[in-house]
Amino acid sequence: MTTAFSHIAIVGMGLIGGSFAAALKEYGLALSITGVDRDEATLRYAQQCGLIDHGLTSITPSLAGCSHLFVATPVGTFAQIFQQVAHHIPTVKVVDFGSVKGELSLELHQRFPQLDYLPAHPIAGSERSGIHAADSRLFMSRKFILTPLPKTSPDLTFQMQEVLQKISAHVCTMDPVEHDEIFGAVSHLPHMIAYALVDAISAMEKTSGLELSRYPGAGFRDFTRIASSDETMWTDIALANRSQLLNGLESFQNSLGNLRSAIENNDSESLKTLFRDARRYRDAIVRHMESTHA
Ligand SMILES: NC(=O)c1ccc[n+]([C@@H]2O[C@H](COP(=O)([O-])OP(=O)(O)OC[C@H]3O[C@@H](n4cnc5c(N)ncnc54)[C@H](O)[C@@H]3O)[C@@H](O)[C@H]2O)c1
Ligand SMILES: O=C(O)C(=O)C[C@]1(C(=O)O)C=C[C@@H](O)C=C1
Repeated sequence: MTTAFSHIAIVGMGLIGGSFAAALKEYGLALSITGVDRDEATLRYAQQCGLIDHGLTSITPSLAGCSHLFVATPVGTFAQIFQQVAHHIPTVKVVDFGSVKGELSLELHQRFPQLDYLPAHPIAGSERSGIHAADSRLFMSRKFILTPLPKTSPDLTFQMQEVLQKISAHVCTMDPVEHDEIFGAVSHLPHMIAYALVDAISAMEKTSGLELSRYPGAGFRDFTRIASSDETMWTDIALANRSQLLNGLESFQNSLGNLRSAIENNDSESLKTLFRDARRYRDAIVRHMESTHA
């Protein structure tokens, strides 16, 4: 079995699709890459930079020579894309890079049983989007989750593991439902809170008449960086991982309620305990991330 790809296609040549193409090119892991994107300027730029060899604005039978197709569009587009793949190129192996797995990937697996399909999720990215943000080193030392399904061929999982290791990603395998519980808490919830915080400050600026937006320092910038992320991507994630996010929001509301009561009651002991415990938990997480270069 060979571990490098011959002819592959990537649907969605933005931050993630473009970075994957760039990594495959840099490490010499694909003979030819066809980029599929609805945006012609994106395809032109990707071809000029040498990230892809061919560009297409839709999935057509001309992709029949591809062994693998990687899906890196917002998760709300997956059902339609899988339908086109199943119709035009049913023998291609499909890997998606969406931020939600769980119910979404199980539904795709059931709806399109003819496809050899592996759900995957790079825990790497940024608030930037589009092909101009693509970076061949994006996945280096980052976790890359694989959630194989009952009919995913062991060969496909094995081949992805090998390729991801070659681009220096740290591969972890887990159950797709567990994936959504975990990333609903540690990735999707923080994004919702960052958006909500900025929305609250914007509303406070309007009602107070104070120019709040002129005065933030590094604390605001650090906390809210992820609120500059793409709205289509995050709308799709919020709805595709709805039940886990609703659990997370409830838990966050409880913590906020505890904080609020402590402030209302001038309860310095409770405040100090909450801040100290949160600081210790956060510091331990960051120490672990730094020790694994994640
Ligand atoms: N941005 C991150 O930090 C991050 C990290 C891990 C996974 N992901 C996941 O990766 C996927 C892509 O995210 P991104 O940040 O690269 O987005 P992006 O906005 O940078 O790129 C998406 C690309 O897909 C194209 N596109 C959109 N709909 C299409 C369609 N129906 N057909 C063809 N092309 C289409 C767009 O033109 C764009 O070029 C999403 O599913 C996201 O959840 C993102
Ligand atoms: O670094 C960022 O800006 C990110 O939001 C990346 C991040 C995350 O860590 O939450 C966001 C969504 C992805 O699915 C994976 C990674």
